[in-house]
Amino acid sequence: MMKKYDVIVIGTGSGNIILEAALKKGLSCAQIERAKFGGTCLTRGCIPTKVMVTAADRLYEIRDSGELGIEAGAPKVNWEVISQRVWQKIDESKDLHRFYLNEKNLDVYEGEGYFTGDHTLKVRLNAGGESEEITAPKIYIGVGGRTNIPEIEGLDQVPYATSEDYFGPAWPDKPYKDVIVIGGGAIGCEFAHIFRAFGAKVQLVQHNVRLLPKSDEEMSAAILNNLRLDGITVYLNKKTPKVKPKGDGLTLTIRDRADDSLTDIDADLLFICPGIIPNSDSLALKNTNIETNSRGWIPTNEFLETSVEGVYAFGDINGLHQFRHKANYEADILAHNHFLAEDDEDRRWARYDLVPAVTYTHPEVADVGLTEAQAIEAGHQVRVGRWHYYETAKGFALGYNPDSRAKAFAKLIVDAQDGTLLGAHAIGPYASALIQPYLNLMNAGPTPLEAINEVIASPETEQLRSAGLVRDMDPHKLRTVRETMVPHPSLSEVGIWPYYDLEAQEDKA
Ligand SMILES: Cc1cc2nc3c(=O)[nH]c(=O)nc-3n(C[C@H](O)[C@H](O)[C@H](O)COP(=O)(O)OP(=O)(O)OC[C@H]3O[C@@H](n4cnc5c(N)ncnc54)[C@H](O)[C@@H]3O)c2cc1C
Ligand SMILES: NC(=O)c1ccc[n+]([C@@H]2O[C@H](COP(=O)([O-])OP(=O)(O)OC[C@H]3O[C@@H](n4cnc5c(N)ncnc54)[C@H](O)[C@@H]3O)[C@@H](O)[C@H]2O)c1
Repeated sequence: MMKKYDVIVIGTGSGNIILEAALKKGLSCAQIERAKFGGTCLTRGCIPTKVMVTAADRLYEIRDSGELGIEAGAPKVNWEVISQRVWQKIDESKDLHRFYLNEKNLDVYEGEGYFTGDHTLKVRLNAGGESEEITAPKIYIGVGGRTNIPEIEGLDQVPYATSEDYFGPAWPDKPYKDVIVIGGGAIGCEFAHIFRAFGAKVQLVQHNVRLLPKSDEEMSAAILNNLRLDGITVYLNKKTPKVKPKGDGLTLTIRDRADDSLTDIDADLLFICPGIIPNSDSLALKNTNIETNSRGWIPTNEFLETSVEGVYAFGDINGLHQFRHKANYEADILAHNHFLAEDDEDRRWARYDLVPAVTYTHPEVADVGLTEAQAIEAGHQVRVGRWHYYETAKGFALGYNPDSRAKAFAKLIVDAQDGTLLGAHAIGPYASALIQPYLNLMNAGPTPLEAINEVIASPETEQLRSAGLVRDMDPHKLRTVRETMVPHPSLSEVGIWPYYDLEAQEDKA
């Protein structure tokens, strides 16, 4: 027996946006989730980390408030309150789960979905056994990724944690005291900040020659300076070949990638965040014609199509810019095109040249558009403008002055010939809010449809590609604001999200 639906959504992260649009249209839907409802962002990613980063930032603001004339004394960490606030957010997952169980037209499958054919799936149920076979003309894959545990000799003999088990079974009953963070990307830098602010000795080991290698080089140099100022020891350009137990803790051997020299460093625990791998291995894609690339990500085109017609992939699993706002943007495009758009002219397509990235360290690092090096590599003659926080009255008010050791500035990259904005970058308090106006501006204007992954194209997409479509992203229209990504979870959301209220008012009218 085969159960038929209009829509199947695998994964309850950004997939919920698609599901809700389909349900609103009265379609029959199946939802598949093997773990906590809400996906990575709510249950083990953006949200719990930002609850902690904000507390860590506040601690530093209090520590530094003497410079502003406020004597606050030494701040103390109340781990019980922090834990309660972190888990209050994670546990919203339970409300989400209940909400979906009560939805009409929706069957919730709790377990691991896998394909038995191009449009057929079964679910290995968490409660035991397997579901019947299910099918739908439209299947949406939003299964995300997980920590890529590196091969380090002896790792299985020492205490280590990942973000998944930290916000799970390994949640500590008090802050860490002594930790080595492996990986200097967004997760590594944010957790290093959190652990350090809450009192730990923190050593951060990064494989690359810089922290946040996808950021503008000046931002990487500035965050390195700022993390070191806060007392974090950072090792760059290092391999991590082996680790061994030492008492209750461990000794990690790091190898310099330039001169092969070896150094041993000790800690209580390793915190591992060297990037993520795709969850596509759970989907039995060998039973389908859905292609993956050499690393297991599922490539998609500008309409989020996969190599099988009627099967779409979005969010982390397509391997492009792994951020919640990018996943939401893609899910929004699918929801719009499949359940709201009235004709081809009204279709949206994905572009990836304006994906903002914000790392919520102390202070934030924010990037959008080309870095200076990328702009030069792309053949632009560039002009670069910089402005330091200390050069503004508010920057001074926040405590910055020309002698400040902490770096805080904004940087704009423009084409020297025609003044086109190419990139905007900032490091400093609320840096995410500083880049948002540039994001909106760069997102405005006529946007031609550009083919992404040319080989992936249903007949419908081929027809759309040949139509020479252009979207007019008028800088004066709310639609342009609506279709611009906003870094998640940044303060800019407060300014941009009133469009949800406007939409709700339109719905009611
Ligand atoms: C520590 C951390 C901090 C982060 N901070 C930020 C941040 O500040 N800002 C930001 O923009 N991004 C951040 N991210 C990244 C962000 O969380 C992801 O980009 C985003 O959640 C991806 O959403 P998604 O819908 O693609 O996948 P997910 O939210 O990962 O959802 C996928 C879901 O699919 C489920 N699943 C997987 N396989 C199967 C299967 N076979 N059957 C059924 N279910 C399955 C999983 O259980 C999961 O719930 C952070 C990530 C981490 C780890
Ligand atoms: N604020 C945010 O938006 C935010 C926060 C956290 C995570 N995320 C997303 O989650 C995903 C995962 O984050 P991430 O920081 O783990 O990945 P990442 O790929 O951004 O960074 C991982 C870093 O680890 C280094 N590395 C790899 N192997 C190593 C090893 N063996 N030893 C030492 N260093 C090693 C790499 O050089 C790389 O710079 C990213 O795609 C990121 O965009 C976003």
